[in-house]
Amino acid sequence: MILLLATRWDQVLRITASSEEQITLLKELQDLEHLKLDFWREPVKTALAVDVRVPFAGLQALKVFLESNGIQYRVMIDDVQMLLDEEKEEMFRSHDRERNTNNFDYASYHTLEEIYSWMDSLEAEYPDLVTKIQIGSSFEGRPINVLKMLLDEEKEEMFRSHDRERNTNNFDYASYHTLEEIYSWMDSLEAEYPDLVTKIQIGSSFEGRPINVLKFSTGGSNRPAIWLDSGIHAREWITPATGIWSAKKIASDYGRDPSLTAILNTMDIFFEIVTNPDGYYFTHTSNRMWRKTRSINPGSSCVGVDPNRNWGAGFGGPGTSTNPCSETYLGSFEHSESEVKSIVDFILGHGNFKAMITIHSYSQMLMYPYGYTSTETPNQQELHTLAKSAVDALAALHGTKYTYGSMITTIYPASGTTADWGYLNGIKYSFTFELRDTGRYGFLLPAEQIIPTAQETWLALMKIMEHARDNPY
Ligand SMILES: CC(C)C[C@H](C(=O)O)[C@H](C)S
Ligand SMILES: [Zn+2]
Repeated sequence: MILLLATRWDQVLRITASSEEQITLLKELQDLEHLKLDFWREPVKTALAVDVRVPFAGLQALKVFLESNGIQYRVMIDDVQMLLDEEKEEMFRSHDRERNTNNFDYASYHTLEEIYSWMDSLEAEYPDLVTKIQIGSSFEGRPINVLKMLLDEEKEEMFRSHDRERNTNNFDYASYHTLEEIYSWMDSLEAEYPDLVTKIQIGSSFEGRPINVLKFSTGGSNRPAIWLDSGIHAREWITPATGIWSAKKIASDYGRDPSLTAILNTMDIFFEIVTNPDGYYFTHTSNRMWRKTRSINPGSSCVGVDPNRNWGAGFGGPGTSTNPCSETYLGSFEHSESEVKSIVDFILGHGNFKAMITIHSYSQMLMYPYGYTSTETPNQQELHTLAKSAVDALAALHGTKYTYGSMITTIYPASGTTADWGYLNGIKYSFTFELRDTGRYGFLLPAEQIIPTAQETWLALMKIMEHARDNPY
């Protein structure tokens, strides 16, 4: 008798429907709340695989249901908990790595070993100021260490700037970070690049958190501008991680990369890295798979609105749900969410945006309007050609393949989206990115893929920004 060792944890199944009937069956499953199915990719069309996280308790029943209806599936992630544990451990390790003399507990007494290792950290962090010298050995043979500190006027200044610089130069871009770490990193970036970076608060989230936007500007007033946002869907952690890396890239490459310098000498860039701060905080503290905002829906026990269905752009059209418990709940009216309204007011108030790029994950797609209708945009050909050159540039680095096209044809109908709103409000270079991967890890993309993802995405972002720079309108 073979003892089937059932895994004790949730699994993610990739389901491939082969007919409209099977799609309908899967949609009916979506409405069975008690199954607690978490659709990472909802059932829309046979061409698009359905990814669903299934609680252990319902696994067998669901597999029997699929098999008895001849619906193909495979196990994409066989132990979600293991990936969640690995993600947490990696964040703690990163914290340890970051533990340097900045995080040392100066309010406690320390052992000889802790003090000697602290000396090594101090020397490593201030290489041109601090040297550890052993001037002898104690009776029991321990090193007698002396710290040699060369401090004079300009070294004092270097010491201070070094201190400031340490944060965004030593920040661990290869790890996921909490909202608090990201917000303090923003302050460091602003402090380190005072002539280029300004942090602007454009509003507050439902729970009262600041909605911060980084402005990159070399002068002028109300220059033509580029909007970038990431993290509008809370569980898509790779997107703010990519946003952080990209923002540092903009700041450090200005004056070094001729093409970026040319962009910033004529345009401003506005980057909202955590576009849904309440949801992002919630993924760190409560439910890693949270997508929506955290606003309260009157009359419902279900929380949150899908911020990528809440825009005044075909509001209430296909690909939205009026059920507050749905992941694509559109909200009670357009721009009901302060996280959306703040951007609407900011962009309309500014009045001179020329490109709008919103960054999601996962599936590796670059999409342009429309999502709410199959009508083609007036400059469809231009957008298609630009999307192709962007994904080709992206693929050239690590071989990552993207599909591209309009939202409605490339993935599924979706109304009330950021990109459609931008386009309908005159921003004709409007795109939606879906970063790595295509489903092996989904939203739980391992941290070691953060840098490669950010590097390749940057090449595509530059293509779009260069096009906006070279085609003023
Ligand atoms: C424009 C839509 C289809 C993008 C998609 C969504 O919001 O569902 C994200 C990639 S999660
Ligand atoms: Zn998304």
